[in-house]
Amino acid sequence: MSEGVVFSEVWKTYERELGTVSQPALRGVSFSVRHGETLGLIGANGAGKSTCIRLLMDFIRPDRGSITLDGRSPAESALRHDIGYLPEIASFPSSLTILDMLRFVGATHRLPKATIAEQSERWLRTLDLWEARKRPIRTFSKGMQQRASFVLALVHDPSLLILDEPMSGLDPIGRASIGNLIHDLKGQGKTILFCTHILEDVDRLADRLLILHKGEKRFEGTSAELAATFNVPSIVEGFLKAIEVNAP
Ligand SMILES: Nc1ncnc2c1ncn2[C@@H]1O[C@H](COP(=O)(O)OP(=O)(O)OP(=O)(O)O)[C@@H](O)[C@H]1O
Repeated sequence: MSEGVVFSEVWKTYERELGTVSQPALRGVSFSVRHGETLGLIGANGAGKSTCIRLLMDFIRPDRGSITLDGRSPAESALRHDIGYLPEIASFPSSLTILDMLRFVGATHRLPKATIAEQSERWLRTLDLWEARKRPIRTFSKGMQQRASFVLALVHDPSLLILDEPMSGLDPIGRASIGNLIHDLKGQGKTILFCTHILEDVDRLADRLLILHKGEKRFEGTSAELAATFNVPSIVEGFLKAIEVNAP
């Protein structure tokens, strides 16, 4: 089987809005996420991180280049059942409980009712939401909502997880809890692509990192390779050097 996620020379420009000139959001970006690997995608605001995720989820299509998941196009609907997606901003229908949502999401993945019940209990207990399972999600704190989003992304036991800013807006306890979860999911052999602005999280959780800047790939490799490439002691300094190199 070919390797997990492969971006090959991907270009994407969003449609121009009236009176504006669109710059490409991605300029010939190539990278891969191998099976069982965790790749941390980092870059300043507007670097193109969410664009990569939207392309992988087939919310948008590339102008040029190719994207494959195990050799298949993201447009293949059957792939949905093998992907767990955590959006940057979760939005839940206001009156529903997490159990309602799990039944709905489980049904869209065509899981048998018994599997939905079993997987829901497993993940709600793991993420400390079991006691809150019958409360409307709108009454959840930000940290609880983020954990609820994770439960929804995991209920169908996907092998690939695509996580858009999984720690954003969380307090240190919430960050630690999600960090431990990602660490455990890595241990279970999941393939994980996550984007973040929190460089310590990448250092701790990612096997390799990808640095984007203004739609260009500036670095792909391990944090040790980043340090060696730029002759710096930390990922923060490496990141800053990487986005300076060839800067216009
Ligand atoms: N729907 C859109 N229409 C027009 N331009 C867009 C759209 N979405 C993103 N862009 C532009 O594409 C570029 C890349 O944006 P993208 O959201 O991928 O960056 P990002 O790295 O995820 O940024 P952030 O860290 O701020 O979320 C930016 O210049 C942005 O303004």
